[in-house]
Amino acid sequence: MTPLLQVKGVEKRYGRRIGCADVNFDIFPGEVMGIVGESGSGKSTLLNCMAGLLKPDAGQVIFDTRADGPVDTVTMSEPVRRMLSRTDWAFVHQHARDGLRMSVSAGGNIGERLMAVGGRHYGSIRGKAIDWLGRVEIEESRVDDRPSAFSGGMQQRLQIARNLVTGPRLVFMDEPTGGLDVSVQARLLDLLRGLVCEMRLSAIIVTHDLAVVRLLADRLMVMKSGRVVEAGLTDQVLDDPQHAYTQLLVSSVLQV
Ligand SMILES: Nc1ncnc2c1ncn2[C@@H]1O[C@H](COP(=O)(O)OP(=O)(O)OP(=O)(O)O)[C@@H](O)[C@H]1O
Repeated sequence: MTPLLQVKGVEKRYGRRIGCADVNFDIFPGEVMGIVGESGSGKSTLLNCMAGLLKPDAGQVIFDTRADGPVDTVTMSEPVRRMLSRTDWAFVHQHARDGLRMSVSAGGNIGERLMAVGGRHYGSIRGKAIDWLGRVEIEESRVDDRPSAFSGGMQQRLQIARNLVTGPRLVFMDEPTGGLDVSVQARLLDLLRGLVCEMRLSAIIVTHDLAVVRLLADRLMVMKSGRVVEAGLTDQVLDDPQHAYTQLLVSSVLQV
């Protein structure tokens, strides 16, 4: 089977400081990869390099496109990459505000994504938007409300609906449950797990929360100082960490 995404020797520097370096891995269709590590370990830099939001200084990020098969997204033209980011990729930001249009209604936020990929019929766009509100557990009666009238958890669920309505093949998530209350996190995680399974989504989830990867990720990469220090099946890495840094991460959670 062809990997959906192949990351080869990706490196990003900020001046002399390493953002991430020497990162190599593949993701197959339907697979969820978690990336964990302490603050500053390079998780967001790597995620942004994969999602085309940052240009790596070295390496390739090869995506298996529907039309032309595997193509390096680092060297592809900007319009082609932008189109991929609308049709095949989704990006769920930690702060829902970064992924939503706050001045547009909830239904409009979802509908906008559909229009960006060619949706034109108002009735069917509104119908799909309402359907997706239901899927992320937001009442239909809120369809014309702006996101600013929503709680943090609702905003995050709306962001997820906006991202998934177009049926992307790969979802990038940056701390999707960060900054939310514990009970809100649990509900969101449950919802995400259901959607990932049901839609057979491939996803890359950056988090510092091991409970998130335990629940969602098939495989796990542990980063430290911009480099991957350990990788493997999530349960294996968490239950039997080999690298001293992973052992520290796991034990620090257990002590809480
Ligand atoms: N725009 C930037 N300019 C300079 N250095 C940066 C920039 N962004 C990140 N870095 C540096 O790159 C390294 C990796 O940062 P990055 O934000 O990718 O880590 P992270 O693991 O995502 O951290 P966090 O969990 O706090 O978001 C750090 O040393 C950071 O200081």
